[in-house]
Amino acid sequence: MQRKEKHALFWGIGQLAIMAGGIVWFGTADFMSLQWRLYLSAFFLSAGIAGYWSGTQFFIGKLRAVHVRWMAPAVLITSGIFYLLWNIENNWLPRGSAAALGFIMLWAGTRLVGINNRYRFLGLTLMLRGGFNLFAAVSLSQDMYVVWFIGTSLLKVLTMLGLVYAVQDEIQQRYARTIDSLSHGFLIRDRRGYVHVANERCAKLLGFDNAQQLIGKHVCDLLPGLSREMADHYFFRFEADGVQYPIADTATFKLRNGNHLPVELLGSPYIERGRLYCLVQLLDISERKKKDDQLFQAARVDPVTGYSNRHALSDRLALKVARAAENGRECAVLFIDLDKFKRVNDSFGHAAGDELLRSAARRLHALLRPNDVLARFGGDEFIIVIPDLAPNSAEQTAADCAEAIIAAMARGFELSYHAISVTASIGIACYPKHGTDSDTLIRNADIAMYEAKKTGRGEQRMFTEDMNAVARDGLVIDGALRGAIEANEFSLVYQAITNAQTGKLTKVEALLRWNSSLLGPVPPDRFIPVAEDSGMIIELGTWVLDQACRQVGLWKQSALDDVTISINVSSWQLADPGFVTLVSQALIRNGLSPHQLELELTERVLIEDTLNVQTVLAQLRALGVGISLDDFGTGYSSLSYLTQFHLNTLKIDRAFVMDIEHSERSNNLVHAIIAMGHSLGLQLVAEGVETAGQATILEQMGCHYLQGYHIARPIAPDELLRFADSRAAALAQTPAQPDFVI
Ligand SMILES: Nc1nc2c(ncn2[C@@H]2O[C@H](COP(=O)(O)O[C@H]3[C@@H](O)[C@H](n4cnc5c(=O)[nH]c(N)nc54)O[C@@H]3COP(=O)(O)O)[C@@H](O)[C@H]2O)c(=O)[nH]1
Repeated sequence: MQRKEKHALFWGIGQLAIMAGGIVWFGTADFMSLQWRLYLSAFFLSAGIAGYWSGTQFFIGKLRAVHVRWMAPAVLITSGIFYLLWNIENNWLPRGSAAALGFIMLWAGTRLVGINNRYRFLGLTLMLRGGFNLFAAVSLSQDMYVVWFIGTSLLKVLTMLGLVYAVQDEIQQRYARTIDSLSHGFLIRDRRGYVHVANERCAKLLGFDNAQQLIGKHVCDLLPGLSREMADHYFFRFEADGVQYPIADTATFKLRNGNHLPVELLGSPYIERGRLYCLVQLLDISERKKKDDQLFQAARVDPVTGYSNRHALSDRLALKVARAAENGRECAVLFIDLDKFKRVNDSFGHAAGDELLRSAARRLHALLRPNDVLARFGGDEFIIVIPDLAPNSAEQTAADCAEAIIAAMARGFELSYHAISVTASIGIACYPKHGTDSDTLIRNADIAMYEAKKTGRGEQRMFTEDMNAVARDGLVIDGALRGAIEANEFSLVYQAITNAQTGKLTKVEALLRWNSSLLGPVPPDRFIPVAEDSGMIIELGTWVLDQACRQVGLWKQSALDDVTISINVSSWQLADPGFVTLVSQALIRNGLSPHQLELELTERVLIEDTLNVQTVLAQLRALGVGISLDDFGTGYSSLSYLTQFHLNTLKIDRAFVMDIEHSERSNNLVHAIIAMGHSLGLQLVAEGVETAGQATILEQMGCHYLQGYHIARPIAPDELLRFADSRAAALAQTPAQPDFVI
């Protein structure tokens, strides 16, 4: 038997003994009628049994078996005593039983007092009653029965109070133990916000030493950031109709120590004595929030560079724009594209590409102020946001920053196994001048970046409204270009290139024409850049190559039998890994010997990806195909290209040819180009020859070939054939001159 069970048992026996004593007394009392004595004795008996029952029930709810075991003998004993009292008319029994009871009560009382606070009062009343019983057994005479009765009844009331207190305390302790064992915080507050119950976990969560410190406090005193309105509003929801419980909220509380605690609150109504309270469970969600934050962050960080990604950028830019709007400030968006990054990936692999992106990002970041934002927007695109700029300063600040970026990129990159040089093209849009929301600013900076790319690599451009029109135009063209090949909207025209000395038609340049069913005739200057941007130029270029070679094949056995066809090739085509195979297949399919094909490249193609271009050009030259450098003099005009790449023809741009008769400078320049071409063993073609005077000067300067409206405009194949026939006939009548041989 456990200690508690023993106490319960003594309590029960004590109760029975007291009752028995009471019965004996009344059984022997002369001042009452027998009927009254029996009546009171029966009352005391039943009260004793009830006391025994409730006492044992309270102390040891589970002692059912024990008190049932003792119940029967107790009832039997009391009944026996009652029977004896009925018959025996002396008082040794009541005195003896009172004495025995007194000892038992004293003993039980001292035990109870020693257990804990809860039993102290009960124990004291028992000790008092034990003492009073002993006193009554020894010195109380029969005529003092009334004193005894009143005394013992009063003491009994005190015992009952002690019992009630112990019961309450036990219930409260049990309740407290239960809520303290909860793994989350728990509190009950009233309508006004005062805390009535709280558990230890709740105290710990809110930065208090123990739950007791919370009781009686207002929730706003527990949480410094919480206002009375917020606390009231929280409670009002429990008074509303049709609410689903528990009401779940998440909040971040500011604690007394200044820390912040993210919690989930589960609120339920709780009614006690007709009063509505609110029972709140607080779940610490710091860990969950940390994980959520980590996931959120991961979804907003670019895995390659570790800087913000596109999603994060939109939010951050929107925030910066909103702040700028609030404070009357400006901000700038720089759209940065690494020129020809794709080639790095294609030539050196994706690991090298990623390494380049990381290095470029670090270099960009090093140029920024603490509040500036750097994000990787897409493949090789970065965006920098410069916020909080003074009115009318955004454009200049952004332009300075762009210049610094271009210079930083120009330093070249030392990757693990390769040294790579890239340039950056930058488009700038500023708030509020070029857009008042993040999407517009990014789009306009992007448009400006495309314009920068068109100007040349490693350039910056500030957005202007007319760029928008161009971009819109580009979109329309882009849409119309799709399906245009299948719809047979393209055709080729051919422009004669003649030997400057003999006048013989030796070469023709194939030039693409597009008669769009939607837009009508669109000049190549407009649709070729769009096709390059969309990547469609590869398909289109393949079509041109095939079509032009087929045409030369058809000219066999005609005046154009051994003509060389010149085809314009875009940088995207050269980057295509299957390009060399495509060329050789086109030659074979159409029965052309390789020397009949010349590919025209611009200087820009050469500068963009030196290593890859060099390899492809070497393969083409090995095949026997000619390589011609178009528009020479307009771009970088680097002599190194002329030796580094496997070129065999230089085309002098019409910008110089145009002024050759009137401008000494142009004249000198063309002269120098021709002299240099000679020394390098290159064939020279003058473009845009429009007058006989120009033709004569060029011929005298030693230019090998002439192309331009003076000779022929770009014309359809049949027309060109007729032109070739008539020219051959005319030449047959003039004395024969040797064709140019290099
Ligand atoms: N990648 C490809 N580019 C192509 C292709 N076809 C054309 N193009 C390029 O488009 C640009 C414009 O070409 P186009 O409008 O056809 O103009 C050519 C000639 O018509 C023009 N030309 C020739 N002679 C004269 C002249 O005496 N005066 C004058 N004002 N213009 C003249 O020059 C253009 C040819 O230039 P080029 O290519 O530099 O030899 C142009 O850049 C084309 O390259 C294609 O299939 N693919």
